[in-house]
Amino acid sequence: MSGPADHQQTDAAPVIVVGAAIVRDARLLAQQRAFPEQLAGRWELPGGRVEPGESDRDAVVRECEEELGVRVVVHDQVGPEVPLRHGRMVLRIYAASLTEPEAVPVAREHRAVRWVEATEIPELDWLDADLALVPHLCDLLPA
Ligand SMILES: Nc1nc2c([nH]c(=O)n2[C@H]2C[C@H](O)[C@@H](COP(=O)(O)OP(=O)(O)OP(=O)(O)O)O2)c(=O)[nH]1
Repeated sequence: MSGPADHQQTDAAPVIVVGAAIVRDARLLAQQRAFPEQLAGRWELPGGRVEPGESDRDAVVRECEEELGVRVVVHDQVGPEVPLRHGRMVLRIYAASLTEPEAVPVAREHRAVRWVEATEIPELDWLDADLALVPHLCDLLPA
């Protein structure tokens, strides 16, 4: 059986949010949210919701173009998938690199972007869900 209900969100099909762990020169790109008000000032990885019919990797590429104005190559998933909003959404992070290594990511929708070293990653005020991923993000970079 198929029908319009197939496209609606159900408990069995959480919305997928993807994030990009972009690494260059032993640094990770983090970005600081500008909105909504309760999240403004906190740090996250570039990304967003996977659209219907879109692969995780295609969503990572699209979001990096929209948010940062750069093209990325997407690599392996980093760390575990993290539940958001009581399991109605899940966050998956993928390692990524810039297609053009000298490209300059620009904060189009965020307050700031910043390249951080391994020792700085735990010091940022990450979104709650990202805290579980911090050790895995550190592992991407040389100590
Ligand atoms: N992009 C991103 N979103 C994250 C991270 N950690 C985390 O909890 N989230 C949450 C915040 C939001 O509830 C949701 C994605 O929001 P978003 O605003 O980035 O995604 P989007 O552009 O597709 O959203 P929208 O405009 O359709 O509302 O995932 C992260 O590291 N990166």
